[in-house]
Amino acid sequence: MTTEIGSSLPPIVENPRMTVIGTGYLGATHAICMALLGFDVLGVDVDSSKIAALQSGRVPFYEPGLSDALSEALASGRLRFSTDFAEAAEWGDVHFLCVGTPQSKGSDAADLTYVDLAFTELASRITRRALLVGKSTVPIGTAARLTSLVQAVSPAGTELELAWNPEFLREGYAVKDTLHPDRLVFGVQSVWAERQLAAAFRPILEEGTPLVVADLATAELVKVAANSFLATKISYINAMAEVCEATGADVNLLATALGHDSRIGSRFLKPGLGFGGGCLPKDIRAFAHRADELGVGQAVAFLREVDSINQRRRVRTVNLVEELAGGSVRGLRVAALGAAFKPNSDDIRDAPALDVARMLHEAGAIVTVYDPEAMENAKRSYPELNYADSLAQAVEEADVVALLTEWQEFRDADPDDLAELVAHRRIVDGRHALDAADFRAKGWEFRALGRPANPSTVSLEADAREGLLAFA
Ligand SMILES: NC(=O)C1=CN([C@@H]2O[C@H](COP(=O)(O)OP(=O)(O)OC[C@H]3O[C@@H](n4cnc5c(N)ncnc54)[C@H](O)[C@@H]3O)[C@@H](O)[C@H]2O)C=CC1
Ligand SMILES: O=C(O)[C@H]1O[C@H](OP(=O)(O)OP(=O)(O)OC[C@H]2O[C@@H](n3ccc(=O)[nH]c3=O)[C@H](O)[C@@H]2O)[C@H](O)[C@@H](O)[C@@H]1O
Repeated sequence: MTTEIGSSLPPIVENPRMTVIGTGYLGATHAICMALLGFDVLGVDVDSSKIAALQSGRVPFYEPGLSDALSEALASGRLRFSTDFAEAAEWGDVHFLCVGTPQSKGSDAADLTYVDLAFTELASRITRRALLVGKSTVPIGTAARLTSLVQAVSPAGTELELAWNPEFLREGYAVKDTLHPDRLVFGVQSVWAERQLAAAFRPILEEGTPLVVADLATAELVKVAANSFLATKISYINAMAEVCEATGADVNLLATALGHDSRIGSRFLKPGLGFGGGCLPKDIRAFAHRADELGVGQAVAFLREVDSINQRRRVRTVNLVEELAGGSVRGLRVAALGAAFKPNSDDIRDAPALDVARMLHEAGAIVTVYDPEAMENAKRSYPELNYADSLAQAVEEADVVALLTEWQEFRDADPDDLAELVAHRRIVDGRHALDAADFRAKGWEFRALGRPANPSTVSLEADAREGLLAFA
């Protein structure tokens, strides 16, 4: 069904047929959720094995709730997958482009090869009115450049328009964040595009979700500014952890006290090993790089320090293992608990945990990794490390245990049970996930980033009083 809005605007498709180009973490989630919201959706990817998996009802990565959501969407008959761009071009009213924008090799810039290819491949085949909506995270100015590119390649007379709709979902909460986002941002070039996008997001907007309608550049900037803010908040508390380490202060108590100020807030103020993943690290680097190109590099120069603080936490974690070992880690058996960049994900892109495991291995330690979900990905990328099938197997005969990703299974581990398995009761808590007082009471040498090696009774009692606060 279409609606005419005045004579000057082209018709809006009220219930648009959607394609999602690029069905990775973002695209697969988006396609599945849009089908759950009642739209007919076609997911397209160049990776035929990914498409085959999704079409057969298997999510090719770990994301809580997504597997059930895929089954439901496929059963509804509203979702299907294909590798065929021509089919997508012919069928879709609104096309969401969700391909990767990784860091370029040898540079901080975003690699836009996949974005350019996806837009070109699609636009060159479309012969009807359609809206192309970029969702990937891109440097400011990309959408304007793509607008010209799309015009150049699309068949004569085709009415194509380009918009940008940045995505803010978190892995581990992808379904919830997609269906119930904090806000929607539409970067548009016309009232028609705004209204067509509003039709595509009607069920979400009807829930009262805040909407910001902006120009293309602002929409692109919102995304990198948001990720930069989050990264800065994490590095801020980790910078304070460095100061704590030099003074004997306790960063956990500091973060708790700061977080109680509602102007600061406790979310994303959790100190520890710092941020990783396929987005925050590469996005702050690409933003700083793009700002340099635009002549405003100084305005975001602090992002390079945010990155450095983050990298230093990884080195400091290795140092804590060395300190517990009394110096060198050569020949030391280290149980590395965690590989994913965060819990409830199997994503190991720029994972702090694996970076620490790699550094320890390179320094001569015998590192055994265990992660509840990321083992296959870790083995593929770091074949030089040892892998265990369980937490118990990983810690067996360990000289030092290092908790690097705060999976619930590790949080729940009982210090007495672990003590039965390890060679020495020494543990580094890289994520402030464990009850330090409990471990110490049970005979463990316990070290955590930004916390004193020998805490005062004040710290210990405060720990017990506050419990382990949730910051994220
Ligand atoms: N992973 C996340 O939680 C979020 C990611 N983003 C952004 O979304 C974008 C995608 O990220 P992810 O989904 O994590 O990446 P990903 O690497 O998991 O998925 C990208 C997909 O695009 C496909 N692809 C590459 N070239 C293609 C082409 N020419 N045509 C069709 N498909 C193609 C790949 O085969 C892959 O399946 C990035 O810009 C990222 O920064 C934004 C918000 C959240
Ligand atoms: O652009 C993206 O792809 C996404 O990047 C992040 O989401 P994500 O990377 O999935 O995960 P986060 O929950 O943000 O965690 C990122 C990293 O920061 C670390 N972190 C997070 C919070 C905190 O307080 N301390 C901390 O060290 C986590 O361990 C993890 O390594 C943003 O939170 C999303 O809004 C955004 O859409």
